[in-house]
Amino acid sequence: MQQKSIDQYESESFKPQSQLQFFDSWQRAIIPFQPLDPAKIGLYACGPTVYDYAHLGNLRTYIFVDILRRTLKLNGYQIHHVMNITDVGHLVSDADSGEDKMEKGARKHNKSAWQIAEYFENKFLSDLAELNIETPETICRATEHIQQQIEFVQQLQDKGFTYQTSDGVYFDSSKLKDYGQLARLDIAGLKSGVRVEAAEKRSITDFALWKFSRGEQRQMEWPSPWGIGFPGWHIECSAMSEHYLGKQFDIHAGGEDHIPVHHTNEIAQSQAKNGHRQASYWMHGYFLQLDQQKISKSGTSLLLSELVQRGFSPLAYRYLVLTSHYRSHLNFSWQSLQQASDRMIKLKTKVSAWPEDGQVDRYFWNKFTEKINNDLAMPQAMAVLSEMIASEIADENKRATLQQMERVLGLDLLKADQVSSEIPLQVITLAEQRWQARKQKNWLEADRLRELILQAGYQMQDQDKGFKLEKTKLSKVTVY
Ligand SMILES: Nc1ncnc2c1ncn2[C@@H]1O[C@H](COP(=O)(O)OP(=O)(O)OP(=O)(O)O)[C@@H](O)[C@H]1O
Ligand SMILES: [Zn+2]
Repeated sequence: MQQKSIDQYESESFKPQSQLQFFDSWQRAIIPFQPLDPAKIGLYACGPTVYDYAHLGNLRTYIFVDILRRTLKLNGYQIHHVMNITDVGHLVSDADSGEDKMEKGARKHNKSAWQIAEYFENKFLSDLAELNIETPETICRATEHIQQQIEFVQQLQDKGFTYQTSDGVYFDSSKLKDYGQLARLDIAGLKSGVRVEAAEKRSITDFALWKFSRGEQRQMEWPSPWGIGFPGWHIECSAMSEHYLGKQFDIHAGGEDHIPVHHTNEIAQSQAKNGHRQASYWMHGYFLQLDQQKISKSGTSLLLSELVQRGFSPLAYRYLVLTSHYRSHLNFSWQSLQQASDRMIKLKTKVSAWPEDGQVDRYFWNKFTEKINNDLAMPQAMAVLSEMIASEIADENKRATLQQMERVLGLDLLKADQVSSEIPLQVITLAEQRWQARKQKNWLEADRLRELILQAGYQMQDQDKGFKLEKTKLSKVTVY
């Protein structure tokens, strides 16, 4: 018989008592999690399109997937988590028109599509590492699975689900009885009044499986049975999830914008080819917003590196995200980030004084895992954490309990490192104002603000795309 490791004993003795349950976007209800094979959970989460830096919104979705992954592990499951990298085929418009985002990004950055794919993928992976997001077991690039995608399209063609135009091979959505069920799409409503001219599509809900290069000079293109071109965006996820996880696996996750188009089309492809949806559960993280608008690469963007430049630890952002439920919108503000950062620093300072060798407090542990197992209710789980900290239990037991909670939180609360952000919000606001004044070439105002920042004990260093704030020796003065 195989010996169990200490880690296995440890995990088993802290397995949550409560039933794990999730909100499934297909059924639109919270339902108990029943794995296909308890020995190995298949989890597929759509990865980034690597044509630019990932913004805080994108990263919120990956923090949600990380909490999901850690919760599954906490419940004793082994997982195979697959994340794709979209490095070709995602067009600017989800309606199959416009340029390929990669080719557009290449022009913007004056590099080849292959170079920017590599560059932004690496940047993305380092953002994940800074946020303590665990690395999926498999990370797969669309450009390295062209053959699987071609074979998938071929099978769809053999089953009669495709048609060809001068522009590419399209999926015929009218052939599938419940097309659009995930999003509860009103197909008749969508069709009325819409002209589908650009791609000679027969219907607004049809979508590209393979696009032709059509004499254009493309950097990324491959031969196929239909002609030289490149795959449509949705086919990569159906093909790669099947390649790595099989025709049926447990959970498919992504951001809420994937419900009406990307996941709807992924489901259509797999259902047409295999006769069933590929995943049992469909989970979606809601948007991070700025001034009630979706943060997006093409519109208002905000990067992790900009937070770091302003003196915040990336984990302060993780903390902020954990104070919201993944199924509600989170509106970003510097003030809420500052509050999250202050709370985290306070907590870390407290924890650093607590002795080791305590016992996990079962009352708080059970309460915490009950919240997490109830559709990843992180705000309530964080409230249990605060309750535990404020409780009368011995400090060493608080430490031991927190250590267990950290398996899901991933906030490094027990790490005795320097948390970089103690910059007061007033100073950040002054710096923002000075940056704006400088952009408007209002030098007098910019100098006045610089002086105030200096008086507050900080100095501002201007950089290409933003600024850096550093403490000076005069750091005792406060700003009002
Ligand atoms: N504002 C947001 N908040 C949370 N998740 C988001 C947000 N914007 C995109 N996502 C999610 O981020 C993940 C990566 O998306 P991807 O890299 O394809 O973004 P994108 O569509 O190119 O970004 P954008 O829409 O900002 O141009 C997806 O799961 C997507 O749903
Ligand atoms: Zn996908």
